Amino acid sequence: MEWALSLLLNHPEVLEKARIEIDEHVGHDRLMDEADLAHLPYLRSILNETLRMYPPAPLLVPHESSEECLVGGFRIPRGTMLSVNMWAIQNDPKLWPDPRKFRPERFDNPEGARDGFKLLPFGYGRRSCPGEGLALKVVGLALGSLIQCFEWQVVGGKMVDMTEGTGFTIPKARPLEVTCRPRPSMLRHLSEI
Ligand code: HEM
Repeated sequence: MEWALSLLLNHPEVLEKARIEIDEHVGHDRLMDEADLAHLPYLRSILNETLRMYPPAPLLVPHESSEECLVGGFRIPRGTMLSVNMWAIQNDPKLWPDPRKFRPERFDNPEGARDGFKLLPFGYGRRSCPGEGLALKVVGLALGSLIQCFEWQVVGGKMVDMTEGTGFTIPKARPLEVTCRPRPSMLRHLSEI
């Protein structure tokens, strides 16, 4: 959420496009709900692009080979601890043009399952994340509602500092500081919550 909001603040044209999509589909007469997510493809592309650039588990979780096997031509003995560098795959310039540029439009026409198996922030296979569906709904609904209901501004009008901190889950080096103001058109609904 923090990375997504930071990226949107540094790319006001993307934030505006997401707001227009929500306004056109949901309008101002109600708050968005879970059922709207299926009709908000641009919001989903923003989530995909954020999870591509800043995967919360950049090395997935360690796996162990239960049998000897070959991976990409390398012999892996039984019992080897394996880590998948998903950050490197999702930011590989051979797979993604200008990988450090925030461009949700790259997901306009996904290449089938998992975008050609280049986008795997939840891992893949039998030990992939069982919370994927829940996470995408919760984050989509939370981010979409924040866009629908509030106007966002960076404190001091500066660009958000996107430096990555250290740690297993790519935290931000400096926490995001923003001011938000309710959109006048949504005030009535917000006061009823
Ligand atoms: C944006 C949110 C989330 C991300 C990016 C994420 C990502 C991941 C990743 C990368 C793995 C390891 C997959 C692998 O190594 O192949 C994993 C495992 C797991 N996740 Fe998530 N996750 C998220 C949210 C959740 C939620 C909401 C739940 C539970 C409600 C959850 C429960 C689990 C569990 C139980 C595992 C271990 C599965 C196993 O080892 O069989 N995750 N997650």
